[in-house]
Amino acid sequence: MTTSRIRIAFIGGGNIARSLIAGLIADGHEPNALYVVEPDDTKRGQLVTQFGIIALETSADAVTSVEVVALCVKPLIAPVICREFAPALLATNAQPLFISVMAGVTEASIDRWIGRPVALVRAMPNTPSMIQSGAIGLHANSLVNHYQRNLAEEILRAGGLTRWVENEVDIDTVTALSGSGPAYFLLLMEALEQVGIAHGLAPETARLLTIQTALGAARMAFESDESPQQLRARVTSPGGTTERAIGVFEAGGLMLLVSEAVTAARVRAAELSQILAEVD
Ligand SMILES: NC(=O)C1=CN([C@@H]2O[C@H](COP(=O)(O)OP(=O)(O)OC[C@H]3O[C@@H](n4cnc5c(N)ncnc54)[C@H](O)[C@@H]3O)[C@@H](O)[C@H]2O)C=CC1
Ligand SMILES: O=C(O)[C@@H]1CCC=N1
Repeated sequence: MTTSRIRIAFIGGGNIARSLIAGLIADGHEPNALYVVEPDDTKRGQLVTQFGIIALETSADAVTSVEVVALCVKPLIAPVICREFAPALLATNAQPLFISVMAGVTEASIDRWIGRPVALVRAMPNTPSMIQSGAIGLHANSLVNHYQRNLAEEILRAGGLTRWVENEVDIDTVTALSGSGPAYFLLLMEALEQVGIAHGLAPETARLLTIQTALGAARMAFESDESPQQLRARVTSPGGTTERAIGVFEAGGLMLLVSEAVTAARVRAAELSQILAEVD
């Protein structure tokens, strides 16, 4: 079977599922091989009408009839849906690959809620996945075979760039770095925009110059063989304006502040995993 005909069921048809579905269809996946279980009538109707995918009544229908099940509900719903489809899964020989995008939900928790170990890939996407520009960390448990690993990567690539991590705990670091990361860059953009306005630029001008600068810096870093540090050195003329500004950032402890912020996010990711692991 070609990959574009692989049957994939999305449990939860919200933001992340919609972005993956849009990306898969743009990549040539057959809409009639994509399924969604979504209790919200409006969201479900939009997915069916816009993409031509198929709505299923229950998650039990999904897990017993497809090759890949993508768990795309909010973390607190995870125990509910795992328990919902577990009897149907356990009653058949179905061995679908599970892909979970749920933040803070560990592989062990999913196995426990289902009642047996399953082949599972944990994925940590970020919001730019909605425009196929996401950064997505992946971890596979030991039951995922080579074919399923490639399949998971191909599916998640519909949302953007994918990178595998060695250990499940690394997903907490991915969460803190790229999962939350868009907010860090957007915060810096907010600050630049505000200071531009404070110094007299028209709001629209301050915003557009900020956004284009962020986009240009990111594209330059992505397309160049040079490191961000080397590229930064090339903007920084000796005795010039950038050098003065960077000096202020360094004196204010920016590097340490970033390190503390990302470490705090990582600690919170681990805390959330622990809290969810205690849910029966
Ligand atoms: N939005 C983000 O930046 C990121 C989100 N994630 C993870 O992705 C997951 C989904 O997030 P979003 O798509 O933003 O949430 P969302 O709220 O847009 O989508 C969740 C969907 O699940 C549906 N749902 C609720 N109960 C259900 C049930 N029993 N069966 C089937 N569907 C049900 C809801 O109606 C909703 O449409 C979350 O677990 C989140 O942790 C991960 C990384 C980043
Ligand atoms: O802020 C959060 O907890 C989630 C995880 C990564 C992005 N949003």
